[in-house]
Amino acid sequence: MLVNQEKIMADLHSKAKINAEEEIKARVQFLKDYVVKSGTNGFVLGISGGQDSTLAGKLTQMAVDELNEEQKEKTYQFFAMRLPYGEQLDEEDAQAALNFIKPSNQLTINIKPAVQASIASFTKATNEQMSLFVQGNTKARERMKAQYDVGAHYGCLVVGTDHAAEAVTGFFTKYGDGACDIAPLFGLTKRQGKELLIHLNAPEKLYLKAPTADLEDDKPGIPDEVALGITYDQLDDYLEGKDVDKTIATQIERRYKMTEHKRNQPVVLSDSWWK
Ligand SMILES: Nc1ncnc2c1ncn2[C@@H]1O[C@H](COP(=O)(O)OP(=O)(O)OC[C@H]2O[C@@H]([n+]3cccc(C(=O)O)c3)[C@H](O)[C@@H]2O)[C@@H](O)[C@H]1O
Ligand SMILES: Nc1ncnc2c1ncn2[C@@H]1O[C@H](COP(=O)(O)OP(=O)(O)OP(=O)(O)O)[C@@H](O)[C@H]1O
Ligand SMILES: [Mg+2]
Repeated sequence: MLVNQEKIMADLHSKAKINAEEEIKARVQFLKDYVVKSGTNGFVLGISGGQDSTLAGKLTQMAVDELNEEQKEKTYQFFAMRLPYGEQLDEEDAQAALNFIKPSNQLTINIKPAVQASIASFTKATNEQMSLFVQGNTKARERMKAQYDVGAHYGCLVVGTDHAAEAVTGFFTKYGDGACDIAPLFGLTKRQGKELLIHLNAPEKLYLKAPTADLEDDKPGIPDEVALGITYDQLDDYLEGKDVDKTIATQIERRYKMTEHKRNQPVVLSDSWWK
């Protein structure tokens, strides 16, 4: 598979420039149209206190509020979920995000007991220790499971926070935070997401803080940029069609190719994207 900046931009639907107001309107309308068409009752999303879930959560609540104002046949709901692993270091930010979003419903599930039970079962079965890296992905998959439990119970769709700057490097857990029913941020770069939050008057600290997956026990709050070895500015420049250093472009394209399987359905006999 040959890739270059133009092809990646086309695959991920990233744009050189956006109009924040138009993007917000279109993405809220998309959430409204899809939930109505699906016949479901609303949405579920984990709110971490980071930039992406603050933005996706706000757009989701805006969609629910508009639908409930426009029609009275049913009341659509948004279940904003806190999913800490024990105690969360930046819990204050998560509360600030909830305060900004003002979701119609809030639920908390501490994922630590379930994650620890999984790790203990793994060790019992294999006699091996699960690495802290794999444990991190287990946390993300446990969060996915908790959101699908709530979604299935209340007849709601699970919202995802994937966007172009995350998709391009495959920096998400396959079937963890990568799993969802609807992804309203698709196509945006990280700085464009920031632009939308500024337009929505979000608290500054929620979009100025360093993005983190915060999954590995031995690296609490490690910035994504350190884990990746590429900055969001570099990823965003590439995705917005700007000139980037050749070494960086090659690095991005290598990661893009390596993680192609994460942006596709499970590979089947008739597929050719992997050849
Ligand atoms: N070529 C291939 N074709 C089909 N499937 C392939 C494959 N290679 C691996 N796989 C499968 O994929 C699995 C590996 O994928 P995966 O489990 O995702 O694991 P992996 O990609 O190794 O790790 C996930 C990365 O995303 C980061 N992350 C996760 C969650 C959230 C965030 C965030 O920014 O918030 C970041 C995390 O820190 C880590 O660096 C393998 O175990 C295997 O099952
Ligand atoms: N502690 C948590 N509580 C609830 N949801 C979480 C938690 N950690 C991660 N998630 C979910 O997993 C998604 C992926 O995490 P990710 O770190 O990419 O996004 P973020 O934390 O919202 O933003 P940022 O990239 O700026 O840190 C989040 O958007 C959120 O839906
Ligand atoms: Mg985060």
